[in-house]
Amino acid sequence: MTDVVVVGGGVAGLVAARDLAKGGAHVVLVEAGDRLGGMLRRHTVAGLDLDMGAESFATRTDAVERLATELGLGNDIVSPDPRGAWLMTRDGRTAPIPQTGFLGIPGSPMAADVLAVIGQGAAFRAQMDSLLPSPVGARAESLGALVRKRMGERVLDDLVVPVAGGVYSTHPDQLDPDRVAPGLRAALQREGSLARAVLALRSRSAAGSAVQGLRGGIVRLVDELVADMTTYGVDVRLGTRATAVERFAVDTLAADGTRERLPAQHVLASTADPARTTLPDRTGIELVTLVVDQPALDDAPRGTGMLVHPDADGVAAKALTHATAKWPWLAEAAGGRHVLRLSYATRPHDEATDPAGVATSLPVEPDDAIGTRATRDASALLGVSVTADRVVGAARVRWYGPDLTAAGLAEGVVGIGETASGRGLAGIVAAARASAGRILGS
Ligand SMILES: Cc1cc2nc3c(=O)[nH]c(=O)nc-3n(C[C@H](O)[C@H](O)[C@H](O)COP(=O)(O)OP(=O)(O)OC[C@H]3O[C@@H](n4cnc5c(N)ncnc54)[C@H](O)[C@@H]3O)c2cc1C
Repeated sequence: MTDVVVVGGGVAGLVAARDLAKGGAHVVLVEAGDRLGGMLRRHTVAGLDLDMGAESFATRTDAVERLATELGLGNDIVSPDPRGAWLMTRDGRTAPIPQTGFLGIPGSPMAADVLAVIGQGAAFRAQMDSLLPSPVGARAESLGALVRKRMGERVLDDLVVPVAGGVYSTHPDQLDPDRVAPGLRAALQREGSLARAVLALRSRSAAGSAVQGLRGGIVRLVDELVADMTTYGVDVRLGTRATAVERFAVDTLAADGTRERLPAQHVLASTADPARTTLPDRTGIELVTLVVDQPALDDAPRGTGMLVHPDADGVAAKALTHATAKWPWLAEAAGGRHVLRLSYATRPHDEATDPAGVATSLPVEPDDAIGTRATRDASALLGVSVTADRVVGAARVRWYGPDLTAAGLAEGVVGIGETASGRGLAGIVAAARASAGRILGS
């Protein structure tokens, strides 16, 4: 009998399968698609190899750094340009994101960079947080409610909506604080104010930048994980969909129609229960990449990019990453051209969330509807004219947003990956490795 069946060949499944096989387990990994990596994938735009999805990892845990080092990528871990990103408020004002914040919540509400965004009156309201008893907001059901109660509406709308919304593609009123900011509630109780809780969380995370990347792209993790899985003998089944996931067995359906039942001592799944009948309430993201020849961008006018209030006037994009300003290795590879990544929220049940079109890189013409919207937004966000004739290559990719509904896996099935640990590599890698470690130790 197989020791472990792992369902899903995204980063979570790859990390778990590799650790388990390296530890001596006989592992079968089933992946519905025809390739491994899930949301970590590369595409080529104007001759440049670029990450198609995730392009960095958070350093609030050292999980990804340790993994990358074990995979031989330690010397290629890079920090982003220290200039940081900017934000655009609902009324179209732009300013650097305050330095001592966490998900936009200011650690120092009266700091000059906070005042520059919310103004003095709102900063005084935010400062009241230090006078409120610590139970105020401590039981709030959402990150939005927590911030609103402690610091007021303006901090929420001007800072947390663009920043947390940019990361999680949803309004902070929909975000569970324990999921997106683990430890924040406990720190609020301990420290007696939200601002001090933010500063405490920040001081606990690794020194330096909040995110890091890999020279050559985050997708290199996948290359190395796949190589290791071959070395350690993982039985990888591509084009094989799990149709039922149980505690001691997985039913599969291969692309050629073959059905098989795979019994196992342990089952790990980085997916929701495939038997779930209701569609998850899921947002979508469309990422448009522009490679442009515009020397006025050499000075990185908005640092490493912009996070945008979803209702900002005249701009449809919710975030823009000036990737060549953020990553020096990419600037070198781009030879003077600039790479801009714009992300757009799409609605559930749009064609944007049609499974057939998800995770596929499609070409964009600079003067078609999508190209025109992207160049117009890039110009508005960067304050520099980015016209169609400056675009040397463009592509778009659609992705699902996080599945915020419970994974609903059968009892005894070990949930890993985004559905179990939330969006983002730092949490996913740490949790998947911990699950694999528990199985090996059992
Ligand atoms: C545009 C974008 C940008 C992002 N940027 C960042 C970033 O900069 N930093 C960061 O930390 N995170 C980022 N993320 C989030 C991060 O990429 C994901 O949280 C992470 O890659 C999810 O990994 P996973 O293994 O849990 O899931 P996935 O990558 O979704 O993998 C799940 C796999 O399971 C397979 N599967 C599904 N159902 C079945 C089934 N029934 N049977 C078999 N296989 C199945 C799928 O085909 C897929 O390959 C970004 C995400 C997106 C979309």
